[in-house]
Amino acid sequence: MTFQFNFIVEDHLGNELTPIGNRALTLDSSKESSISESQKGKQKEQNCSTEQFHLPQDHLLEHKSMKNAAPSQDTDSPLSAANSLSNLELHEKQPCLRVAKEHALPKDLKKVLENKVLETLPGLQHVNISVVKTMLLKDSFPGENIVSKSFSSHSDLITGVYEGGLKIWECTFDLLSYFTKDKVKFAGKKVLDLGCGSGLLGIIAFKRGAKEIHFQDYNSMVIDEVTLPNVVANSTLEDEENSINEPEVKRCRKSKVAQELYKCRFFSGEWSEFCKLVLSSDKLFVKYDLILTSETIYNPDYYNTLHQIFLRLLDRNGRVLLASKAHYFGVGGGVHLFQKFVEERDVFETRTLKIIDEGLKRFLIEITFKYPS
Ligand SMILES: C[S@@+](CC[C@H](N)C(=O)[O-])C[C@H]1O[C@@H](n2cnc3c(N)ncnc32)[C@H](O)[C@@H]1O
Repeated sequence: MTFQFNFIVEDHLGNELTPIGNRALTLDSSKESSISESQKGKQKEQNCSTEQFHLPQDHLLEHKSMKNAAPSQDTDSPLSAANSLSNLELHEKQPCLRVAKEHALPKDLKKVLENKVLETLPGLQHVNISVVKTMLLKDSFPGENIVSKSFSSHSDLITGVYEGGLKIWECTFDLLSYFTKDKVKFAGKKVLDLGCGSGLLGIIAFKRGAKEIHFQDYNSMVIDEVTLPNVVANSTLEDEENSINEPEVKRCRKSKVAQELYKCRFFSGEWSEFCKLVLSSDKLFVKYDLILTSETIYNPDYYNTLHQIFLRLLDRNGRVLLASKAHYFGVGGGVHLFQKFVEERDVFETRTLKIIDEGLKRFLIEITFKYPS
């Protein structure tokens, strides 16, 4: 089977991106890398290297002020040195910086599900993504043209443009089934579904009584057209609603649903920008008890930022549940490389929870602080 991952970093993405160059590569699963020499040369020229990527001075200052805005539990811990040093390293090798933003819940929740076709999984509903894509192609969604770009490049990943959120990836199902079998506790927890795409992991946390759930995806369009509708679809108690005729009871129930939904917050944007946003938007940012993340370690260029997210946003007694394929052919990332990366930094420890050895080998990994408080 041939996997093709085209990496195309576009240099004209409007004001949402810091320009960084352009790269394209096509790879085959039978080879680690099939980039031709000429492509390599071109890539070298066009890649977003540390030298090419000039950070404005105030960018670094922003990180400093962010630290002031959110005094965290680690200020006097052995990690603080790593933390402050990493401020300066946050964007090293970062392919691009899509500005982060928070997406407000629309007032009219019904509108979120307009033109959507719902499908059912055990205990869950989600929008049919093909229908979403077709609608978006027809309507030429303003801003992010990711559906047509993904079609024309025959790829589910376009580095720095589209990171794959318009699809439910296999490892999401592995984590979902782990949640059922191993009874992960969500009640009262603050949860982040990092790189959420469909948001099914966070939705389970929501349904199981998490105190607060944040959903993050690279692409704004994924949040608006897939994640948000999925959360709304899973929050209305359709059967009960239809069986109630009294308008007053219906109104009460609706406002209860809306109240529940305010436990959910939605963010789009590149990880370091997201990190900056959440830390600065909540003066007393409370760290996450649980970070759920599926199929987000395919690109080694993102490892530093991902590690930073865990370091800055995870509670010292919290844990990350990460699901991943063993190896992402062509892109180069995978479980062992990521575990090695994490272990070398000596802040977290990783534990393999489960290995799924059917088809492409997959792993469920738990990441916790080496020295919890
Ligand atoms: C392959 S998709 C997986 C989607 C979903 N978790 C699933 O399993 O179905 C990877 C996700 O990680 C997020 N992502 C990857 N790299 C990112 C980056 N550098 N900054 C922000 N988000 C990123 C994207 O939002 C994307 O939805």
